[in-house]
Amino acid sequence: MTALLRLDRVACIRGDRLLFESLSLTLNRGDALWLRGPNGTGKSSLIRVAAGLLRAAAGTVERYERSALIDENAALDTELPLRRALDFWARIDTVDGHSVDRAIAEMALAPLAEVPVGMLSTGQRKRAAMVRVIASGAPIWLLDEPANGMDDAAQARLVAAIAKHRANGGAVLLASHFPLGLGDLAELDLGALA
Ligand SMILES: Nc1ncnc2c1ncn2[C@@H]1O[C@H](COP(=O)(O)OP(=O)(O)OP(=O)(O)O)[C@@H](O)[C@H]1O
Repeated sequence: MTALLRLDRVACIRGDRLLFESLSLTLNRGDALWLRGPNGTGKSSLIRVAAGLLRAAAGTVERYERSALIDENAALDTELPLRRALDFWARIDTVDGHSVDRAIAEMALAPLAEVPVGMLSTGQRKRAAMVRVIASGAPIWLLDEPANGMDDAAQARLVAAIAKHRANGGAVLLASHFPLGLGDLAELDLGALA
């Protein structure tokens, strides 16, 4: 088994509150780990620590491959048509147009390619954010509430994309209030650590 992401005895403090400590986890190729727990227990914070966007107060975070993140911050330029906004990130992620095409098809967004991102609905924007994650080719997916606002069809596409990613040797860290119907899913209840 090849580790893609390893957190060892990590602690996270936000404001003056200790959210969790001594938290260790390993994501190997093909793994999916569901972070669950009540509001405010630190699911989003843990995703950000894993992404390297938030410093752990203690412990170590090791990423052995590239990671791609989806969270509540809209990464796509709202002024640009969807396709151009995705192409902007494709250049930064150094992936070609075919990868973007395939990811757009996977999230069924081709009919909206020319629509400005700012005019997309909440669920459509989440699908667009997933296109960027899929197209990036990053083996580690860090998904914070990726299904928020998605209808049943979009959720089914998300679940299929995650299954394909795992089958191809990727791994997923998922923060969500629901397991999304993913199979073979390990779970970590941050509420139980409090
Ligand atoms: N920038 C910040 N500064 C200080 N405290 C913060 C900051 N961001 C979040 N917090 C606090 O950290 C705690 C954990 O927040 P976090 O968003 O990680 O929880 P969560 O489990 O993802 O919650 P939810 O289920 O509501 O999404 C909360 O008490 C929150 O108020």
